[in-house]
Formats: sequence, C-alpha cells, structure tokens
Amino acid sequence: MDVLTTTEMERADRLTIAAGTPGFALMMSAGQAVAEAAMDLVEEGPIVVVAGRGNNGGDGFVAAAELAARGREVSVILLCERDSLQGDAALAAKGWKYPVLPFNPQALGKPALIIDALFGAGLNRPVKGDPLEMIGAINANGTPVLAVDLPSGINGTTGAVMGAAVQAAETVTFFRKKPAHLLLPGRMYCGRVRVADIGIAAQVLDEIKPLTAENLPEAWRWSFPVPRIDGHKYARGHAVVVSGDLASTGAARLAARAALRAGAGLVTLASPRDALAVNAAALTAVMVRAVDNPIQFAELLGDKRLNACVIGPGAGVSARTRDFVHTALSAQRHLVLDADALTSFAGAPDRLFEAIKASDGQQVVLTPHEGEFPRLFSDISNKHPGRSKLERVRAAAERSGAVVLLKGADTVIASPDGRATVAANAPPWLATAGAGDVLSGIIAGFLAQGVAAFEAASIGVWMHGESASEAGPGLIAEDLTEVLPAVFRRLYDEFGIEY
Ligand SMILES: NC(=O)C1=CN([C@@H]2O[C@H](COP(=O)(O)OP(=O)(O)OC[C@H]3O[C@@H](n4cnc5c(N)ncnc54)[C@H](OP(=O)(O)O)[C@@H]3O)[C@@H](O)[C@H]2O)[C@@H](O)CC1
Ligand SMILES: Nc1ncnc2c1ncn2[C@@H]1O[C@H](COP(=O)(O)OP(=O)(O)O)[C@@H](O)[C@H]1O
Ligand SMILES: [K+]
Repeated sequence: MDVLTTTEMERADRLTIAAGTPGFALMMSAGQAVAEAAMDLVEEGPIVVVAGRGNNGGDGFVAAAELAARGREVSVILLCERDSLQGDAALAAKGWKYPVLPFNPQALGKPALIIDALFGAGLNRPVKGDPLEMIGAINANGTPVLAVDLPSGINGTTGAVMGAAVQAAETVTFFRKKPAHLLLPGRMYCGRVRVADIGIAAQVLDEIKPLTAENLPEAWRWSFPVPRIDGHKYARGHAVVVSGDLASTGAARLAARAALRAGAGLVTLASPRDALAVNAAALTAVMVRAVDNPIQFAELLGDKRLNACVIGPGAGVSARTRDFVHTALSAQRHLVLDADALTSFAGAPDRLFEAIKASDGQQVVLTPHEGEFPRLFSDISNKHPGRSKLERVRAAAERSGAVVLLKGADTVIASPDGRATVAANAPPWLATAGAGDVLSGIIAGFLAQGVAAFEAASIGVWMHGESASEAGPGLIAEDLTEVLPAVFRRLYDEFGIEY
C-alpha cells in the first residue's frame, strides 16, 4: 500500500476537491470514520473530544456530533475561541449544537474514551504551553485515546515527536498511511492504525506518483519468484557466501543456509582452508570450497553460474575483506554487503561507491544497522532531528548507487531511483545475535533467483519479519531459517500459487 507524505496527502485532497468533491464532504467522511472507530472501541461511557484550531479539530467536531446523534454522552474541549475557527473547521463546529469546554486539563475528567483531535498533518512546530500541558494530562489520564489522523505531537512525514505526543490506543487516518504510522518513534504512539476511505479516488495517485510503500506482499507480488515446472536447480541460481576465519564461521553458515531456504538452487560457502573442516562438519546441503585469498575467490567466480554473493557476516574488518568485495564487484555478481564488509570501508566509502557505480546492471544491496550506517554515510546523520530515516536511507542509496537497507523495528529499504519501502511487521524478539546474517542470506537467495535488488531486499525483509512472528518469542537466529517454509506456504496461499 502506498504511503503519502503530508504534502502528498494535501495534494490528494486538492485533486479531489478540484474534481468536484467539496473539502467539507471529506471532513464529514473523516469525522464519521472517527465516530465509527470510537463506537467500536468503547460501547458505553462518556467520550471527550480534545479539538484544535485546524481541520484536525474539525474532524473532531464532526465525530462529536455524530456520536451525540448516536446517543453517546460527548463533550468537546477546544484549544481556541469557538468564533475564531475558520473554513471547514468553522463549518464543522456549527454542526456541534452544544457548548464547548475551555482548554483546561481538569475538563478531561475520567471518560471512557478521549478523542485526540488537537493537531494532525498541520503540526508545524514543537508543542509548547497549553497544548503541551494538555498532551501530558491526556497521557496521564489513563483513559484509552483514539487519535484523529496522527497522535498530536507526531510529525506525519518524519515520525518525530515534536516536543511531546499523545499516546494513542488507536489511530484513524485517511485514504493512505503516512510515514509516521510506520517509522519510529511515531509508530509507537499510534497504537493500532486504521485507514478510512473518505471518498478520495485511488486515481489521484496516478498524478501524485508516490515513491514510498509499506513493505507488504502486494508491493512485490509480481517480482516474487516461483520455481518453474520445467526448471532445475541451476535455473534457481547459485549463491556464494564468504566465510570468516576459524574463530568466526557461524555467521556465514547462518547466511548460507538462509540463502538455500530462500530458494537459491545451490549455495557454496567459500571458506579459508584452515576453517574448512569445521565448516564442512557443520553443513550438509550447503557446499564448501577452500578459498584463502581474492585470487582464489576470482577463480571460483570464474564459474558464471555462481551469480550472487554475500560478503560481511563474520568476515573481519580488513583490507582482505575489501579485496573480496572488489573481486565480487569486478566479476559483476549480484551482491549483499553486510556487517564487516561495510565497516571495512569505514575510512573510504567513496571507493566502494565508485566500484558499485562502475559496473552496470549488477544488483548490490547494503544492509547496515544504525551502528554501521554512519560508518559509510557519516554526514547523513541519524542525529539530525528534521531528517527522517526514510530520507536518510534515500540519500544513502542515491549516494552509493546501491539499494540501501537500514535495519531496525522500522527497516527502510531505498533504491537509487528514489523508491522506498518501510517494514512494520518485525516483532521485537527478532533483535537477536545472528538475525542480520540470516537476513543477508535470504536476500542473496532471492538475488540468485534473478530478483532485482530492491524487490529482493523488500521480499527478504518481509519474510524475515514474518519468520520471527511465526517462530514466536524465544527465537534464536537458527529458528528463522527453519520456519521460512511456513511463511512461503502462507505467501503461496495469499498469491494463489498452487503447490
Ligand atoms: N488533507 C486531507 O485530505 C484531509 C485532512 N483532514 C484533516 O485535516 C488535518 C490537517 O488540518 P490542518 O492543516 O488544518 O492542520 P491541523 O493539524 O489541524 O493543525 C492546525 C493548526 O495548528 C497550528 N499549529 C501547528 N503546530 C502547532 C503547535 N506546535 N502549537 C500550536 N499550534 C500549532 C497551525 O496553525 P498556526 O498556529 O501555525 O496558524 C496549524 O495549521 C488532517 O490531519 C486531518 O485530520 C480531514 O478533514 C480529511 C481530509
Ligand atoms: N526492535 C526491533 N524490532 C524488530 N526487529 C528488530 C528490532 N531491532 C532489530 N531488529 C532486527 O533484528 C535484526 C538484527 O540484525 P543485526 O543488527 O545485523 O544483528 P546481527 O549482526 O547480530 O545479525 C535486523 O533484521 C533488525 O531489523
Ligand atoms: K490528532
């Protein structure tokens, strides 16, 4: 599902109004959707609407009137003077036939539900003064909160908290999700997110051409590889994972097994000779080859069937690792660079980026976590409050010429052409040693099958997160690979693929 920035959402609004639907009709639908959600959340008891001076408050007035019409006990607390409201919000307030309460936290009382209609997409500066105090009181009240469009205080486009934010149990947004519903910290304030249809036609998206989507199967349905009846293992690609030395071989084995499970027809572990025995003893379907240096690696890659590589897990931070990366890039292999392969370029990332850009057509995915990201992109800082994770990863992809995947609870994947996905399906217990190694292997498994880098990374991240949910709490990295078949089956069912 496409995700719209607040600016793109305003455009959707304007295009719809230009096509003949009045803005107030959109507000009526929005307010009714909020009332509907409130009815579902609490079947009885008083409801308090906290309304701001803009259209978010207008939605709140519509919801209040609708709920009162359905026999609910409702009161409205308004941030400003009622007669200072303008435009659609003023019209909406006219539909509320009762008095409004002054903007005093005491007025909240102890209702069954609070509807937060203070600020939505129009939030344009940090919250201070009376609204700040009200947000604190709403959060301290202990009553469930239904947020209109966004929890007040959350920046819709970046997901940042602007001073303070309402903690909602549920958020009703309109037409499409906004980045803040997926990116942290915003997502943590939203609770469950409902997307309501308010009469904006999907066709407006043809004009807006949004570049961001939630990472869901529908985003990559048509890139998902399915083994062919007349296929054979070489038709499914051959992935190579570079092993670390004797003391650190486990990470590469995790990646190798994951690549096989993800569907690569064959997987070979390129192992230092002194680690050959330990690797061979621990592997069965994955093959092992002795590779001690970049020259031998280049020889291995002389076999054109070996079409995708993983370098990084357990590889060691060294000039040797850099040379392996350059070898794979010169051999034009699809490539996942993770962990030590990224850190090995910490001093001189431009050399890596030049090498990536120099070879056309190959598919490269960089998979840093937040600790590794600044080693390659030091000026695309994660400390800059105005710059969202989405914007940072997009800038990194453009700079590097690779697909960049920045891990976390809200993994963002961006392509150099500007497209991006945001994942919200990973449970917190996925943060466990070796989970990243498995992810790099899964992605390589899809690259080996000929899936383009952006889609391979998006499929990989989604399946990785689903596998963690499937395995449940107590997960260790090894489990992820073992539950992948169950996730495949669910996807095949969803896509209607026979098996
Ligand atoms: N687009 C659509 O398709 C649809 C949109 N709809 C709804 O409209 C909502 C957006 O409405 P909106 O633009 O009027 O802004 P809103 O969020 O109500 O803020 C109001 C005003 O607050 C002010 N302000 C800002 N920051 C502040 C601060 N920190 N502290 C104090 N004040 C602050 C600022 O005014 P200022 O003070 O700068 O003049 C701002 O203009 C959207 O979220 C959705 O609910 C639906 O009706 C359906 C269709
Ligand atoms: N809070 C979280 N919720 C969900 N997933 C998370 C969270 N924190 C980290 N992850 C995921 O866990 C994995 C950890 O990978 P990584 O940091 O590379 O660990 P390792 O190097 O030990 O394999 C990544 O896929 C990341 O997206
Ligand atoms: K709100």
